[in-house]
Amino acid sequence: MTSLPTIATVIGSGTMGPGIAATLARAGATVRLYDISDEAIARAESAYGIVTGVLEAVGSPTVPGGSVSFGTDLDEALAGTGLIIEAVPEKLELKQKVFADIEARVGDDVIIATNTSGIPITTMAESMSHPGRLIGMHWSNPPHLIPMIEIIPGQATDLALVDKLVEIVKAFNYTPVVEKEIPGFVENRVLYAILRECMALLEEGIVTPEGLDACVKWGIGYKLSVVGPTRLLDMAGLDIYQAVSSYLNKELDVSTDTPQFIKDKIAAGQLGFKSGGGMYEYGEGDVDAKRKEIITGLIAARKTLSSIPNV
Ligand SMILES: NC(=O)c1ccc[n+]([C@@H]2O[C@H](COP(=O)([O-])OP(=O)(O)OC[C@H]3O[C@@H](n4cnc5c(N)ncnc54)[C@H](O)[C@@H]3O)[C@@H](O)[C@H]2O)c1
Ligand SMILES: Cc1ncc(CO)c(C(=O)O)c1O
Repeated sequence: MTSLPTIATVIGSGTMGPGIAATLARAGATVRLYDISDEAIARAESAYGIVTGVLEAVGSPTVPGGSVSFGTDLDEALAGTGLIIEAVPEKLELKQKVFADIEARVGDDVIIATNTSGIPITTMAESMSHPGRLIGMHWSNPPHLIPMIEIIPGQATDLALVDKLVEIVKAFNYTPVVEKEIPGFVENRVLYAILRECMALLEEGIVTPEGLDACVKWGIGYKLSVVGPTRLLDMAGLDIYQAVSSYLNKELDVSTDTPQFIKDKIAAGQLGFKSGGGMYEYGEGDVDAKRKEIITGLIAARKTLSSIPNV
């Protein structure tokens, strides 16, 4: 008997929503993908075949009977739902408004999971009539490929939800990681510590973007994709870590703001893939080609990593 609710609702059909919906549908759930934007829903509907093709390519197990419906009617999206996953923009007030709209339409027992990247669950729950029902469920992009989800209870979260969500995540063969609440949670704190040092190295001209990507991808990403950081310490030797950290930690970047050169790029409209240029420049067709290369690489890596022992 699966722990996955028969009906699930995903609120927000942007970068994350469609992949979340497809992953749940593949596990047999009837999923309603909802957005306020007709264009967002249309984009998700037209791209659905690509997303399901990726799930097929990584050999994601299929439970028959799953489906995704697409719509802009909230009442329809919430009817009979057992699990709601919120994936609207990272704005506290917007999320709280969405939770209020949801709470007015569903029973007190329906789980509301937020895909926030790091806004404290406790803070978001303060405006809710039933704060115990809100829990953090942080997927990583692309959600239909990265098979790890952070589960973060807030101070008001009904702790029975933690075990329930762990079983739901396992029901679609993802790895749940239960964490204490801290701004940014675990994944983004580690990622943003890495990105902070990377940006400082670029800003100081220590390395080129291409050199940085090659160094981090092969020197760190490749190794950490097989050996996690705590196991790595055993592999390297805690004495080595002590010797190096004793002089290196005080040298690491401790900036508390976004680097100026990044702010300058944003001010110039250079946002990355979404604007045709950011850290790199992209010509006609380059972004689609790069997106395809990234997905192809993630599929190949996922299949290989799934086939080796968890060290
Ligand atoms: N993009 C990522 O890499 C990533 C990864 C993990 C988590 N997240 C988090 O997931 C959430 C969504 O991120 P995203 O990148 O998918 O955002 P996005 O901006 O790509 O998509 C958000 C979608 O929500 C819709 N929306 C806005 N207001 C709404 C409302 N009131 N009701 C329903 N839909 C509404 C928008 O129309 C849009 O389609 C954020 O909290 C973000 O921090 C993002
Ligand atoms: C740069 C960056 N920031 C946040 C997130 C997730 O919350 C991601 C990701 O999931 O990849 C990211 O790349």
